[in-house]
Amino acid sequence: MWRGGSNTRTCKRRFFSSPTRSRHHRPPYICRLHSRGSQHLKAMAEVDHLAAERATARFDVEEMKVAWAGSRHAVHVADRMARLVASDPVFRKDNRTMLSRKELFKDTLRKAAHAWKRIVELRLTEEEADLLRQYVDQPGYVDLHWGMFVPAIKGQGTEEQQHKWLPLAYKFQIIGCYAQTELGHGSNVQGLETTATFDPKTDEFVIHSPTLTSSKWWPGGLGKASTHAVVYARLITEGKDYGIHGFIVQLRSLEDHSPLPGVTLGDIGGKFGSGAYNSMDNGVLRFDHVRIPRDQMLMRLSQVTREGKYVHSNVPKQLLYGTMVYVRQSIVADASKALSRAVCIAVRYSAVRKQFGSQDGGPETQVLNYKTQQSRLFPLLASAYAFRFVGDWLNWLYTDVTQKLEAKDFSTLQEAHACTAGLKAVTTSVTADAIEECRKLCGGHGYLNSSGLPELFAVYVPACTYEGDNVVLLLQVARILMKTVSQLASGKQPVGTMAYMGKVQYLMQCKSAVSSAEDWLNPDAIQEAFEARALRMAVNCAQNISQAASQEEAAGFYERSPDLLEAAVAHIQLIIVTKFIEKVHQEIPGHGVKEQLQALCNVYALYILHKHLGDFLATGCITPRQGALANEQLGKLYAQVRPNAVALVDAFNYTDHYLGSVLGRYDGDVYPALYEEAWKDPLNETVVPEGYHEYLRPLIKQQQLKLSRL
Ligand SMILES: CCCCCCCCCCCCCCCCC/C=C/C(=O)SCCNC(=O)CCNC(=O)[C@H](O)C(C)(C)COP(=O)(O)OP(=O)(O)OC[C@H]1O[C@@H](n2cnc3c(N)ncnc32)[C@H](O)[C@@H]1OP(=O)(O)O
Ligand SMILES: Cc1cc2nc3c(=O)[nH]c(=O)nc-3n(C[C@H](O)[C@H](O)[C@H](O)COP(=O)(O)OP(=O)(O)OC[C@H]3O[C@@H](n4cnc5c(N)ncnc54)[C@H](O)[C@@H]3O)c2cc1C
Repeated sequence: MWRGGSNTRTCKRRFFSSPTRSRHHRPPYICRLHSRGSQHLKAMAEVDHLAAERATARFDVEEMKVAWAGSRHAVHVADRMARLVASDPVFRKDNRTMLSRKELFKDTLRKAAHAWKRIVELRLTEEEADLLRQYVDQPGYVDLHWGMFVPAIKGQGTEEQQHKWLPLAYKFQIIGCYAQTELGHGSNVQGLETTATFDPKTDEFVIHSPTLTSSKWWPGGLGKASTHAVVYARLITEGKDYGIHGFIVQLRSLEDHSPLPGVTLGDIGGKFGSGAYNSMDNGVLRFDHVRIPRDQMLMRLSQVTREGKYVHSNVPKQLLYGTMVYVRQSIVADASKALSRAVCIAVRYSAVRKQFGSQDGGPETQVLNYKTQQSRLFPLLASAYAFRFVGDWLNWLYTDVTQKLEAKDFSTLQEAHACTAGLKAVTTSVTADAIEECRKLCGGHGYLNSSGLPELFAVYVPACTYEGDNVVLLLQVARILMKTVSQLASGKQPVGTMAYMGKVQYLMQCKSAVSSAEDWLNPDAIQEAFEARALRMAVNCAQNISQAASQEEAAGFYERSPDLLEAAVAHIQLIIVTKFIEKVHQEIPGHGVKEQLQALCNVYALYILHKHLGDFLATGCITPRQGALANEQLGKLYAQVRPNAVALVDAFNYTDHYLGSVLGRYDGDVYPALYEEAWKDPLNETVVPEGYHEYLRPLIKQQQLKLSRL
């Protein structure tokens, strides 16, 4: 084994003591490997440090890949696209955190153009193209073009408008973004200030930014790339303000990309972390009486006639928010991807990393064997699977609601809003915290950029804010919960994910029958405890709001909003647990696959129960003894997961390129990779750093002079 400490130390000492090394030298350790020839390197690379871990798996990993991806076809396509990206040097990303903002942005443009070239050359399907974009793994204008601009036109444009604009967008003859948020308002969409005033004389809308705070601020792709935007503005016609509507506005020339007259725009500046979301040109945009033809108002939901008359179709006005609902739904699926990446890195590295416990010169303990490591890591592993399955279900719900809307059935609109908003909020908050936890689980090395975790965190954390601040979204869920509770008295039966509230008589007084740790493996026991907790928290909030008799309901809601947030979280966690339980009830092929998913489902549910024990106890759903039994069972489940942990992350089927982490490498050969990576840092291009002669040498010499005078 290479890890003979003394060799490494010798090399290091020799290296650092030589002030005259040339630029772009290789470190001695690497030289030593090279001098032994590529054969040796190859042999090293083929060592699978995780082979022993993989051998202990008690299930068929290939079949688990199918369960994770959703189908054999999905595994196959994802595999092909991941390899296509990983093998293409243009998609290299290991140097990303070292690029300047300008270099990073240009690199993003290059990757997007190259991706499009490959999509066209290889005649990729929409499914393949989307996967390719995901594996390129660099936020850029294409995300907003495909993810929001196109869906906004599809959802809010008339057939003629779709016919005119979509072919241009599909062929990238125009590039679009979604310009809603302003400097002064993001969460409060109804508070936006940009105006679109109809001028019947010319049959045009005049788009204008009347105040500084009305400047569009944040839209991705707006800063430098987009030629067009769907702009949300207050529609004013016949002297009346009809509120927020969408308009297609050209921003830049299609000839030379310069801003059109009356349009001021640019990038809003650097963002959190190195690399990360800085590849995106989030932008600022102001309009000075910019005129657009009337038919560039998105007119599917409401129209302005030639005479300037406002006509609203007989549909709920919230359909205007449809693009946000669509993206929130896709963000839940993305959460399981980000979380599974972090967990994959932390599990593999925890199996490689050893600390303490060596006896009689034997091997030290793998940190994955520490119970504390398991109790921090395995719930995150279980959450990745939980989010994956609830994401699949949410995608089904979204498709179902969309079909109903097409048939003018709006009955499930509220359910779609509550589920997308609530699941987006809970899954992104958990994922952001979990990535940071995985960094800590990897000890010091997790803090290095080469671990991939700092950039993953920095790129992911704004998901808690964009597409709706998570607190604002959870309060939307809470409002719907309160509405549902208030309707129970009138005998109205709740439906969909709120249906359990119809069992109010039973759930308000039931007592859990759990009397042993194993009883917590019964899905009915889990389901009942989660339903009772969620319902009781919601009812308590409703009672507290109505008991504040002197207050208006809105004021009571405001007073109780911290409790309402917790009630909303409890409701959403119930949905996640329920969908996981439903998943493991299905037929799942493959040796041991169902058993593993069953274990992970129990880990997820009992971990939430343990973490929120206060809720379960305060609402009287379980006793302290039952809480302790749940924790006892959780410990047993961790022991069950332990031999399968590495195989469970292998089932995500991520390439080393996509993971982008020296700690998460498939072969577990972490130390040479860490060592080699360090030398690539631009700071190591010279042995004596720039600035030595200016700042270090004079300082040292000055001190030496002072000492010599003493
Ligand atoms: C090569 C190509 C390959 C293909 C690639 C494909 C790419 C796909 C990739 C996708 C990747 C996407 C990348 C994502 C990047 C992120 C970019 C970020 C973008 C943004 O952030 S856009 C801006 C987002 N902004 C927000 O989310 C704002 C949040 N605020 C709101 O949503 C609202 O203001 C509000 C909901 C908080 C409040 O609204 P309002 O004031 O109107 O109303 P009320 O609270 O009074 O509610 C009134 C009633 O309306 C109901 N309601 C509210 N919202 C909805 C909704 N969305 N749907 C249905 N119903 C809704 C309420 O429940 C109320 O009902 P009630 O019955 O009257 O009580
Ligand atoms: C990386 C990134 C990309 C983005 N991309 C786009 C884009 O492409 N297009 C676009 O239009 N927008 C985009 N946005 C904007 C984004 O949608 C908004 O920032 C987001 O909706 C939050 O709104 P805000 O900034 O106004 O937050 P604020 O509402 O100002 O939030 C500030 C604080 O106030 C709290 N708060 C606000 N309202 C309430 C309330 N009613 N009750 C209790 N607490 C409250 C929040 O919880 C938060 O803690 C992007 C943002 C980011 C960070």
